[in-house]
Amino acid sequence: MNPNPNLTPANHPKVSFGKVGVLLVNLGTPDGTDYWSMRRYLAEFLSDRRVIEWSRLYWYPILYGIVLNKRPQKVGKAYEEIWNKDRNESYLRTYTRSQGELMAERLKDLPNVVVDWAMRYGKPSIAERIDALKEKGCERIVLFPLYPQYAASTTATVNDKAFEHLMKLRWQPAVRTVPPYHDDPAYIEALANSVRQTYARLDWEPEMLVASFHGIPQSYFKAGDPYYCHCQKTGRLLKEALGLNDKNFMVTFQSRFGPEEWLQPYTDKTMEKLAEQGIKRVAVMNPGFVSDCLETLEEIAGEAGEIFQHHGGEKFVHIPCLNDSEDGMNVLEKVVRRELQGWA
Ligand SMILES: C=CC1=C(C)c2cc3[nH]c(cc4nc(cc5[nH]c(cc1n2)c(C)c5CCC(=O)O)C(CCC(=O)O)=C4C)c(C)c3C=C
Ligand SMILES: [Fe+2]
Ligand SMILES: [Fe+2]
Repeated sequence: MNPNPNLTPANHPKVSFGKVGVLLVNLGTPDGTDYWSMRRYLAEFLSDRRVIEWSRLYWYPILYGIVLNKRPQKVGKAYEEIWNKDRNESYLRTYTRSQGELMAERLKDLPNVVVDWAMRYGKPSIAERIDALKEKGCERIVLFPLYPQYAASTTATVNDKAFEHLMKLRWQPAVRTVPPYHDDPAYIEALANSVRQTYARLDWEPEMLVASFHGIPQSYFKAGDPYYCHCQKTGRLLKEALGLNDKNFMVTFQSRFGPEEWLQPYTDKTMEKLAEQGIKRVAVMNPGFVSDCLETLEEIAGEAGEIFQHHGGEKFVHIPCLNDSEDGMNVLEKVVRRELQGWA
């Protein structure tokens, strides 16, 4: 029986269908470097329970009473140093957009695939882009959190946010979430190539290569987060691919926040230590970041280099992230094509 006799094939509302969406999602970024843009962004980021796991009763007074009064100014200044002035946005957004556009080009042989990109915090939001994909007829979506190593505070929160939006939809698309690819040979080879390419441009030879990953509190690791192990595996495979050993390669962790102990060794302390041990020439890379951003351009290319030189180091080079390079896109494309199997 037709539940609505007025609904005939001729006047059925237009429905788009038959497409598969690929949604690339990175962390996010403020809209500007001014106090209010920074505050809005940090408030959203630091209210996320996957990022700060402390009781809200304890955390919110600190967040709203201290952190959101002081940090927006301080971090806004840091963002200003690395802002993409041509597009008036951060490089994280510039590279993520470019990765989306290049991915669409690369998947042209799959005419039913639509590629889009979003940010976990700030704009464009995951909800907005899921709606846009649905509008274009995507009944299936490959949701790709752009993190090679899994962490609850990055990968899981992207997935949570997407499913939170799906909870509101009458007609949900089918969703596949992309697993971590920390040990994918294409990823390791692309990282190794990026090291070789940077070294080829230098007129000096680094004595030590430091692979610096974003840290997480040790308590998250003890609670079962595999992030530390994923970082260590990426590090080991990269060390082997480059023919290095424990005397000229190491894994460190950066960007600690708050009073807790984070994963160690810390990158900034390591810079001091290496210089004090008499190491004069160091290269640092950030294998866990798919795109250069505040944490790589300011904290590593800027600050870590200064710390090293301040303590007696002589030569320092930051190896760029894979960004939207040919090699970087090869990695993302390989992962996406694998996850599209049976769908596209
Ligand atoms: C407890 C706080 C934080 C955890 C845990 C955390 C994990 C984590 N973050 C990234 C990647 C990025 N973080 C970035 C910025 C950033 N991270 C935190 C805090 C935690 N991150 C803060 C407060 C900030 C903002 C800047 C600041 O106030 O210091 C960025 C850069 C974004 C940009 O626009 O450039 C990235 C990328 C990972 C991979 C990770 C856990 C594995
Ligand atoms: Fe972070
Ligand atoms: Fe930082």
